[in-house]
Amino acid sequence: MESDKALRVAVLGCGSVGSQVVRLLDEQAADLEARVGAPVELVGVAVRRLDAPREVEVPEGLLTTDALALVSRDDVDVVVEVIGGIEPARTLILAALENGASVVTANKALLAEDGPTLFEAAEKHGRDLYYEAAVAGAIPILRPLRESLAGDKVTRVLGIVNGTTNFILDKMDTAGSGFAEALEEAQELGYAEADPTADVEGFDAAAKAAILASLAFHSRVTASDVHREGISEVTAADVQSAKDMGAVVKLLAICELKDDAVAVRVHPAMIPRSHPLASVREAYNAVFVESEAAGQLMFYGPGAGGSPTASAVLGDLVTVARNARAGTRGVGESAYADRAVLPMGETRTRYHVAIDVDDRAGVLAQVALAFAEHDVSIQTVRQEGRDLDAQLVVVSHEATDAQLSATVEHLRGMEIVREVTSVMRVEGEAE
Ligand SMILES: NC(=O)C1=CN([C@@H]2O[C@H](COP(=O)(O)OP(=O)(O)OC[C@H]3O[C@@H](n4cnc5c(N)ncnc54)[C@H](OP(=O)(O)O)[C@@H]3O)[C@@H](O)[C@H]2O)C=CC1
Ligand SMILES: N[C@@H](CC=O)C(=O)O
Repeated sequence: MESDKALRVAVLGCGSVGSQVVRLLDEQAADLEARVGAPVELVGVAVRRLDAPREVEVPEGLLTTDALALVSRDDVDVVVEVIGGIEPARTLILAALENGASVVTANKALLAEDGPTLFEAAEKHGRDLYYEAAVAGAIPILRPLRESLAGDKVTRVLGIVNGTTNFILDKMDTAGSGFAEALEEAQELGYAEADPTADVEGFDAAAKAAILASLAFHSRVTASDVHREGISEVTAADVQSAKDMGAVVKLLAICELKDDAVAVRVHPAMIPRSHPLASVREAYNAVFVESEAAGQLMFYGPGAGGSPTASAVLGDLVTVARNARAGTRGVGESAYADRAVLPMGETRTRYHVAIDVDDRAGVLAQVALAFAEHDVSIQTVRQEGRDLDAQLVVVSHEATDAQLSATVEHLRGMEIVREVTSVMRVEGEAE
């Protein structure tokens, strides 16, 4: 790019995020020009349907349904990909890089499935590939991991990285909303993925966890390496059970470096209300990073929605533009260490188990014995008597996930157990 020439940008997708990128490119044009040192010009916007209603007015003549032709133009400096999904996004990004454009994307699904192919293409063609918006919306978390903490050893990343599920769980906890009603609201607010199953079943959070773990531990972690459980099975009874023990249910992404292996998982967990993650409300996200030298760091902010995500996209766009003007490239991906992925069964967790049992003498001892048989020690137990039966709520100490799930299976087979009504992992110590 010549120093006095405008930076020419093509945007792929004009939905929740793309429409806000287009809006900001127009509204912030003067500021962007000042920061980049040259005008930033929108030259095309690819969509699937020309006649769909838009949240933004796209300048006359810029909308097209031929995304491949747009990225193949020889006057495009940067392609912003906010279509989502694997194809055609992957083909379009690779074509853009091959054609000499740098790329900014928010596409965590693609990065978690096939990131290395994209990074290698960017390297091969000497172009930038930036993706800050792919994890935790507006929160700057990838650049700190890739650059600011590059001289430290990150050992753990723990966070709430999906806005839709946090919004649903928060509404269930604070407003007593039903699951379906809260999901519909999250969709209307532009938080959910095109297919909300990706949010609800934890696929979106798992993709983000894979990206976080790859950067934090300089390893190649893909979505398939992540143990994933969503929130579709979290019931009002689980939320109430958490409340009763002074906790709240959150969908957590947990990435850990254990010796030289990585353990990456996404699942709902009860956390004490005193835990900083418990106060993360609505579609906000928060990510804790623990590293050897720095200690604990926390990143917090809006994790979903068109405008916050567009903020991260524009930040990357300015960086790419500055690099282009300086005739340089940004920091590429690190050399990757070949680390084993620890199976979920070997990961150490804690369980909260609520059990309906016959209300007769000796029940507590029999339940305790079941835990002991699997070498799981009990931290707390609470008993609530009712007419003919009683409920026991047991919180275990840490054990491997395999020991804990074997204990639950054992309980389910016991004669005195009428029903195991709630099983959930517990994260963080109550005060
Ligand atoms: N929404 C959010 O809060 C966040 C989203 N992201 C990521 O940003 C990306 C976009 O998400 P979002 O804006 O919510 O998605 P939307 O579903 O709202 O928008 C997708 C856009 O892509 C267009 N599109 C779909 N298929 C094609 C195609 N084959 N060719 C050209 N255009 C196409 C659609 O066109 P049309 O309008 O004509 O249907 C639409 O404009 C995804 O990767 C998502 O994971 C990241 C962080 C937060
Ligand atoms: N659907 C995602 C959007 C942002 O990544 C979420 O809800 O977090």
